[in-house]
Amino acid sequence: MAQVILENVYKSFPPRRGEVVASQPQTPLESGNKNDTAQERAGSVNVLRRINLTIPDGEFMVLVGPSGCGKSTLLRLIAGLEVMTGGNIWVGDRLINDLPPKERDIAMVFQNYALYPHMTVYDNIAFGLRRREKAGGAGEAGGAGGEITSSSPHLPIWAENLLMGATRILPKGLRYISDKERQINEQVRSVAQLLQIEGLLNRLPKQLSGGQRQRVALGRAIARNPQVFLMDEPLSNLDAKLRAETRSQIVKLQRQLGTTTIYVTHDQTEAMTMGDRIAIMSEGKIQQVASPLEIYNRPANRFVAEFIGSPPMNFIRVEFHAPLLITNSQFRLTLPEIWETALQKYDGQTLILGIRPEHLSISVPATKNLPVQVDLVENLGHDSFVAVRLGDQGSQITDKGNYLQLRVPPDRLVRSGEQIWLSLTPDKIHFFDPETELAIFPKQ
Ligand SMILES: Nc1ncnc2c1ncn2[C@@H]1O[C@H](COP(=O)(O)OP(=O)(O)OP(=O)(O)O)[C@@H](O)[C@H]1O
Repeated sequence: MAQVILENVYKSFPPRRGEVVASQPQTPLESGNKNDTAQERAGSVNVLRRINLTIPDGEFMVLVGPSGCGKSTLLRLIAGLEVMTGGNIWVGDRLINDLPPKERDIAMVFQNYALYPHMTVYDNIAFGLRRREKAGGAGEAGGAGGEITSSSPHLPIWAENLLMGATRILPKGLRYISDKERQINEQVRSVAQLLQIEGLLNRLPKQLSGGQRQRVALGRAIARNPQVFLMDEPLSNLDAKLRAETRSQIVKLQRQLGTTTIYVTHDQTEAMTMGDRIAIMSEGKIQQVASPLEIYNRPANRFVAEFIGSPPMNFIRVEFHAPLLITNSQFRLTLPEIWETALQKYDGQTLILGIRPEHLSISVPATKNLPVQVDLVENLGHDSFVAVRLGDQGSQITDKGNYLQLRVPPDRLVRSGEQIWLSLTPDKIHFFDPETELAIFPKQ
């Protein structure tokens, strides 16, 4: 087990042949950094920009962000499957920048399982252990090292065994088992027991369901007892029910094993339910690192506020004239004193008010309530999602055509076309700067 430190990690890819890359804006920090290379200056695609992140020993860290934000690339850099353009990666007290995957003592689990199709479940799990023995006990990037590094063509099991002296040629039907092989056998069986796949050890991957395959892939990583697990969207190929089951199984296993884990997903439910902490990424940068609740309650900026939460947070442009908040419709809200102080320097200016759908409720007509018209009602059984339109047709005060979303209890019946009034739960309101989009209140 070990702490992982990412220090100014930078990655750029050269443009693909025939691809024209628009020059990407750089922050002053980026443009002045000594790690910039000729490649970056030549218009390469900057996929990761100065990532700094410390993952303490034993933590379950989730990297989450929209497609293309660089999550998998970051994981592959840690595994050693891509080369960094700049920066440092530490695992414990080892700087691993230049170590090949098999020497990093990291095991990676992939979305597509990456099992050897011609090997049984037993041999798939034992594979990394046998290779480690063969390599004289050095760490090995497990699932990652074996099948991804092209440097090691795979040998049939009997040849693997022969090479490491595990099996001697004996009269037909008899097999000599070395102490090492016996140890491997114990490890494979204990992992199989942990994952409840003992009954599957003699099957081939094609004889397994998706969920079973993913458990075998996990088993292969766990058996090696690495310092760090990397998991790249391991649940994406599973159906919703199996996904939820496997999700909690992975969390339990991680707690049991205490292995530092970095888990990539674009699914916010996975991020919120699995991570000790979440790092939210966008366009190659980390936007916020915090516990799931902290992220939900105190998003650092508008991107984070919108990315976490379903349906997403609503944003309304408001004028602030202390102590009043005014939208362009007939809505006026008198601010409690605590906000007045926090918003003091924005007096007379426009602000972005953020409110989550679950913090808007249907109320009675009143000037402090927001008049809206119901557009669409989606009943989910446990709640209904209701899309409403702000009454003011003349001006756009939300980015979504003056639409807002709210969640209401299923017994609160509303119909499309109906006029209703909304009240906002005052202590759940967020404010963002309209220029920088950073949170003004509440702050981190
Ligand atoms: N080998 C490569 N050459 C050039 N560009 C690449 C290469 N690998 C990834 N990229 C680009 O880097 C960006 C980040 O890709 P990455 O796979 O890390 O994103 P991601 O956040 O994991 O996305 P997803 O959730 O869709 O898997 C993308 O724009 C992708 O096109």
